[in-house]
Amino acid sequence: MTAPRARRRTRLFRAPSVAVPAAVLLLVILSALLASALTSADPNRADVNNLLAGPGHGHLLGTDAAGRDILSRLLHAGRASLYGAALALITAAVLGVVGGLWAGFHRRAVRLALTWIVELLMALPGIVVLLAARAAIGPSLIAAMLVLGVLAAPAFFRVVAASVAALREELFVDAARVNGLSDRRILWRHILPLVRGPILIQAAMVGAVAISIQAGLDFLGLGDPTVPTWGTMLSDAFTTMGQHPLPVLWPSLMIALVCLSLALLANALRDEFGLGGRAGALASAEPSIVPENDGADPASPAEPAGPAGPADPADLADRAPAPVTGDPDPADTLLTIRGLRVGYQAGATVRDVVHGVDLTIRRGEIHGLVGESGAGKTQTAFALLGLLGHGGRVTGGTVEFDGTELTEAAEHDLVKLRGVRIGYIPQEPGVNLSPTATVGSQLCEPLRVRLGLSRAEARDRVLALLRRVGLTDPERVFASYPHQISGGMAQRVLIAGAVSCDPELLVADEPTTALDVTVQAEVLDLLRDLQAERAMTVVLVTHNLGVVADLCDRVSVMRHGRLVETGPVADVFGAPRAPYTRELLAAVLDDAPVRGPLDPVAPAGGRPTTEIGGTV
Ligand SMILES: Nc1ncnc2c1ncn2[C@@H]1O[C@H](COP(=O)(O)OP(=O)(O)OP(=O)(O)O)[C@@H](O)[C@H]1O
Repeated sequence: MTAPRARRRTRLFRAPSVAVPAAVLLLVILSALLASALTSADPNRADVNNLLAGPGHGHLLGTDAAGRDILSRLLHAGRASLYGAALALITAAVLGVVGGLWAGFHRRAVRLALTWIVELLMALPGIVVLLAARAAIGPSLIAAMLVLGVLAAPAFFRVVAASVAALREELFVDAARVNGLSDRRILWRHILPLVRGPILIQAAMVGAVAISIQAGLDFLGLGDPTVPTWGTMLSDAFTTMGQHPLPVLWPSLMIALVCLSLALLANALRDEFGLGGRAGALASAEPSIVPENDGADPASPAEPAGPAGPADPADLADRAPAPVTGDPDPADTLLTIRGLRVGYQAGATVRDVVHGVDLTIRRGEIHGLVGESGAGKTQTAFALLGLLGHGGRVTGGTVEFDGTELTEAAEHDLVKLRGVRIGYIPQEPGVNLSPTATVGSQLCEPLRVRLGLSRAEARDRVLALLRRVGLTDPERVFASYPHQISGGMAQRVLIAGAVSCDPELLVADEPTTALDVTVQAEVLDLLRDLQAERAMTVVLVTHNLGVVADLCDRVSVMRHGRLVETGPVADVFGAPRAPYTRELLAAVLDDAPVRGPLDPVAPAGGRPTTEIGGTV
């Protein structure tokens, strides 16, 4: 267990609202488990000479109507009662949580099918089903509690499915996919920890309900009469309650104590975790260990609008054909996109957002994909990564990566490529790291799963990578949670993760947008260095023509989901052929000069960085 997690757990159990009910529950469980050691009396031995005796006379709590020792029966009955409730709880939790994770994470068909089953279960009158099961199977505690568990599973299912459906679209889930992790692993390692709060709350409530229902069934005489439970004790005592009320008190007290403790625990856990899933988990996290302004984004320039437009900007893209200039030798080509179309379901129709893009990416080049907001740059990148958002799909064209056609590849084939041969650096560093795991464990995971490195090897490699991406205290970053590092540090962590398996192709989607200007320049320098030393091919999605001029070998200009112009940066920026490219460049010149030769600017105590030119 990591130190922050251990601290958080200690803090949780120090709160009286958690500590008191937890201690009561523990006492009840221990007294049931140690019943034979705590009392020597046989719980089933009837003493006909000592019926309904009061407390004392060798029987601390007296005897019942059959002369049996009440204390011994109470403690032994706790075993069966708690065991029965635990059985129902575990059955409900396993069915509900697994079903909820599956339904929440997967698409419509699975969700609909599971939701239908759950609604059917909820529509059944529970008590009638339990009575029917009793009639069919007989007085079996195990059978009754298993049936109760199935009936209670929807309580877990609904909470988990709703939380997971909200988390499924989080960017850190996409990032985990790009790192090549399977759905099962993402669910288990990155999503389940975020819904454990609601699961614990639900478990406390279902536990209380299970104890009550089980006692109720036994009280009605529907349980196994040979097994002492608090319900059967209540039933026995009820007949003589008028003259001897004490025997009713003890089992009632135990049931009330357990139910009350569980209910209080559920309330306390609700306060601690909140029901907001990720938000709750983040809100209760440890305070940041870096100053708030360290590398975060307060000064980040707002996303600029498109260029001061021409009188009729509607179809400049259409006026210029999308030329594919100078196709290289196929052996030099790593990625070939032909006629790519991407569409999103909009009601009964599919609305295309990328309209037949052709793109050729050569081995070892840095290729800029530039264009105004909404041009389709990210959708093109996501299409090649197989990461289109909900409702999105490739509606036409091909994407061939080193001879493999990606648009028709099965998910398990894409999983083999992503993270290992194709790396991805996302736009917003903060939300692309899972909030529940340390940086180190997130970076080690793909190395262990995909490359089969041992724990120690993965750790050494990650620490070396963290050092390589310029983090001065890699050990500390390794042990930190994402909320404990700054935005700039998080982006370096993501870059380290993206190159950790030595990918041939790196897709960087606005890797500096969320960072302040100084950090932007450092991150771009880092990208340039990494590309050079690893001979990686990089597709750099950006608004920023200055970044393209600085980093890229070739550039493709997009607008309205179409390719406007493509070619070497010097040609496209030096003698743009498409009117739209000319307007983009003119817009930059209007606002801020596209930079000329780059003057190194040395930040305080850092390596030289460069100024970034205008954006589109
Ligand atoms: N999940 C979605 N559902 C429907 N349409 C979408 C979805 N995501 C993106 N789009 C649409 O796709 C088009 C292209 O979006 P894309 O994100 O590729 O733009 P972009 O060029 O990357 O812009 P930006 O730089 O602002 O991210 C936009 O019109 C956008 O509205």
